[in-house]
Amino acid sequence: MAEATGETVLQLRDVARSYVSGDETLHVLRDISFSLQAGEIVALVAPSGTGKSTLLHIAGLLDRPDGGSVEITGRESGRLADNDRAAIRCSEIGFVYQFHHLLGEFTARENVMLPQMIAKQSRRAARARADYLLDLFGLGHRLDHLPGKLSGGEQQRVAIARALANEPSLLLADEPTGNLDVKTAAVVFDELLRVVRGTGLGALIATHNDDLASRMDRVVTLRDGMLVEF
Ligand SMILES: Nc1ncnc2c1ncn2[C@@H]1O[C@H](COP(=O)(O)OP(=O)(O)OP(=O)(O)O)[C@@H](O)[C@H]1O
Repeated sequence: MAEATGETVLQLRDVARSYVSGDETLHVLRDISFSLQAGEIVALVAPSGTGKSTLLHIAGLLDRPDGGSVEITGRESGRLADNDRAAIRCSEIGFVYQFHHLLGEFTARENVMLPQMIAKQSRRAARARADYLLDLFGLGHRLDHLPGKLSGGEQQRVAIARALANEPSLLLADEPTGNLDVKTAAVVFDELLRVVRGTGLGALIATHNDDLASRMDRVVTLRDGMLVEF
């Protein structure tokens, strides 16, 4: 995991992405350059449909840009094969979505253990880290609960803990509290910021909520396919 030493955890250079449907080409991202350091938490605030999810998917190596480059902790990803990109995703990147996407037949603890098992951690180490992370989010008494038995806020806390399971250098979050009521969203968001600040990783968090955005270190927005400081 990157320490809070100013190491660049995400570097986008001249990233472009368009979608073709029928005769039309939609140039969503035209020329995105962006640098995120370890220990830095950046809000991505932009109107619906301007390309936030597209950008996060490219930064998270879930999608490839049409042009430009994506570096994760100094490693250029463009020429890597899919399995190498998947390995970087597994070890260096945590992703949180608006919806928790937890596996319903596994307990909270098992959901947080899963990425670690995929990363070939021992069962014992994975279990210890899952318990540690869930405890950080005040869920020490919910370890054996299935997601369906948890509240919306608790489910999202488990999803955040899962994203941090493999000690990533980079956290990407797409409206991580967007599905929660305003009060719960504020509480879960505070916990997210507290835990992320404690780890020293770099985070890029898309939100529609200006109040939540103002608690981060920097705010950037998308305008005409470009990323600009707010
Ligand atoms: N697979 C696709 N094929 C065609 N068009 C797409 C595709 N994915 C996204 N788009 C279009 O690209 C634009 C940007 O979409 P994206 O989901 O990145 O926006 P967003 O800023 O995350 O929106 P929201 O805040 O509503 O989630 C939208 O106009 C969308 O319709």
